[in-house]
Amino acid sequence: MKLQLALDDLALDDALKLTEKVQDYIDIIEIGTPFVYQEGMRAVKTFKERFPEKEILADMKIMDAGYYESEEALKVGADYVTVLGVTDNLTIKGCIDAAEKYGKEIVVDMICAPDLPRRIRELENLGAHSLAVHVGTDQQAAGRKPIDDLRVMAEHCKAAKISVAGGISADTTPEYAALKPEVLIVGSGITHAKNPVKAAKEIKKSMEECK
Ligand SMILES: O=C([C@H](O)CO)[C@H](O)[C@H](O)COP(=O)(O)O
Repeated sequence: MKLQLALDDLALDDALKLTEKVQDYIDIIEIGTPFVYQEGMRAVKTFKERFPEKEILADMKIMDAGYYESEEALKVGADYVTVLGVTDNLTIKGCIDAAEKYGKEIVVDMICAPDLPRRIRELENLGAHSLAVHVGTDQQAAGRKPIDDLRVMAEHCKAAKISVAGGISADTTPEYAALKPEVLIVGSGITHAKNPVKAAKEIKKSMEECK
């Protein structure tokens, strides 16, 4: 199980400093969507150069122009690019084709996707590498959590890797890790923690206890 650190609302220098501190516990560094808006592909390139031994995910949340947009991140060093599960299969196929040209992978973000079992089947048939259960920031504010959708994903997903995101913290990691997703994604649970290093260390420890 890998730990993905989502960097969403930090400036580039602060994000680099934070990542330096927690890097021992992190497997994948996510250049979050707000970070992509702020810094563009410069952030992806900078993090790949500074942390060449880590995998980098560009959280582009692509909705159209799948091949073209995913290639923007792949050509500057992204190992994973996200596309939205609610978009057209043509867009998702374009992302998959671009990723495979670079020997990399696509993560399909299932945020707001209706009928998860049906969409999981379709996306696996398309060849999606990973499917991400995701309760977004606005939904979290309304009290939603990703645990039930993770159970549905674990039951129906046969070939793709599973990631999960949505307000996960050191306190809640054990219940998510128990369902054994391939990737646990944590943003504010580390970046907004009083002590980010302690939070990252605790999260990684809980994940290792669930192996
Ligand atoms: O994808 C995300 C969100 O839509 C903002 O772009 C976050 O990176 C993801 O939800 C993880 O962050 P937390 O929910 O704060 O753990």
